[in-house]
Amino acid sequence: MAVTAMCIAPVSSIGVASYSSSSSTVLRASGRNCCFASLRLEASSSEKAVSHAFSSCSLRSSRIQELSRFRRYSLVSGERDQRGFFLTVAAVANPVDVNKGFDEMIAGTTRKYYMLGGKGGVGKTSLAASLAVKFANSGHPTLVVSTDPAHSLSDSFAQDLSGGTIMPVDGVDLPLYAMEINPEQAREEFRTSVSKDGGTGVKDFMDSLGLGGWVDELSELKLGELLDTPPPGLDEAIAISKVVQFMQAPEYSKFTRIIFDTAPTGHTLRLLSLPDFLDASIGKILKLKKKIQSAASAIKSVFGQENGSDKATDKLEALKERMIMVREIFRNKETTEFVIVTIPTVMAISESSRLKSSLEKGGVPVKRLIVNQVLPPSNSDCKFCAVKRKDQKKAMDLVSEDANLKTLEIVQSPLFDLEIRGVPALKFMGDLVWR
Ligand SMILES: Nc1ncnc2c1ncn2[C@@H]1O[C@H](COP(=O)(O)OP(=O)(O)OP(=O)(O)O)[C@@H](O)[C@H]1O
Repeated sequence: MAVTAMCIAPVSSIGVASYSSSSSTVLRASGRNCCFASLRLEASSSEKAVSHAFSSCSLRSSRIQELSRFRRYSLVSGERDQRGFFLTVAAVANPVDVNKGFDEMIAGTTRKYYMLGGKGGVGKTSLAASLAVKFANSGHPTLVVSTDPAHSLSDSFAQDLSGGTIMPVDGVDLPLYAMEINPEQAREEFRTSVSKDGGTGVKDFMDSLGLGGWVDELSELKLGELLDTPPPGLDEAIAISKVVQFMQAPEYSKFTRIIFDTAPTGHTLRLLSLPDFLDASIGKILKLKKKIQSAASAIKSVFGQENGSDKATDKLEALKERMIMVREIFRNKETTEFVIVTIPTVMAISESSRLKSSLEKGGVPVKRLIVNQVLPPSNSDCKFCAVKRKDQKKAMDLVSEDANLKTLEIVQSPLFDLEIRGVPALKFMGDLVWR
């Protein structure tokens, strides 16, 4: 078959990184090679043609040896115009080089939870969205949820997901759903429902019974303060507990993979300590309420008064139970994995080390560290790139020396030359990272 091929410039419209022939590059990800290019084919887009075109266009002769390692080609996108086919192709190394980590992630149909967390701006959302696309492509009905108050899931999927409900991801024939929970709104809903049903009325109720002495004790319980000026992390805890509540409903039983795109590290750490804190606070409230109720029933038996509403207590009890469930989910090694996302800088890696240590103390299972935005190797580094690369290497060395991090599986994700937005780009990223 006569195939003429040439590498052409990046195609921003499809949002996938690509290289022109002069800068064609082999990307190394965690010792595994991969590369990708855009090509124009005059003939068919059969795998053979793509393979031939790819090999003839993208690598210099000194790289021919390496080229033989690129056996698996996948078409990231393709479209036809007057001049033929225009393709973006990804190639990865021999299957022997491929990390088997993802096989373990997709194994089984019992529900699994993945929480992606790390410092602000390191790529948590992009990686969470790409993992969701990858799971869905592997046949898992998948839900990706953002509980970060500063959402970017909508931007990542290039679709409005801000409704606070589960929405199918547009334009893909995949079992893939996404949801952005507005944590502040979730807290407000909870707060309103509790006070409407008599939550703040616990105090009024006591006053009405002439039990003002209890008020001082109540003021130490911190619940009012908790809802008025919530500690950072409470919003997210309520948001996650809301998702857990959803997930118990039969119509959501289909989801076998649920991914949480969480807020930056500080929030996550506080979130982990919240179930214990709330358990203690709510436990105290409930204990006090019981005492009041027994006092109230004594009064009632004398004066025949009606007792106050217990709905607020029930809501608190339900929140407490959900919090305990969230804590159990976080700590369950069989069903949950917290994936730390970082970038190759000393600051980010130091923070990841602290995060790993805190997660470990909290009993949260962690297996993988994704180092995102690693500069791909190049034959012709500019001065800036050479310095940057050296700097990144220093940070990577830190990972292998760090007692908290070196036991983790380290996965590198390359820095792309275009923004990763929309499903085709996320698929491309996911195929490179989650292997
Ligand atoms: N490997 C990458 N190559 C190039 N750009 C990237 C890569 N990973 C992420 N980005 C870009 O970096 C920006 C931040 O990414 P993202 O929103 O995924 O980070 P985040 O950790 O979720 O941020 P936040 O903490 O603000 O929620 C986005 O513009 C995203 O497209």
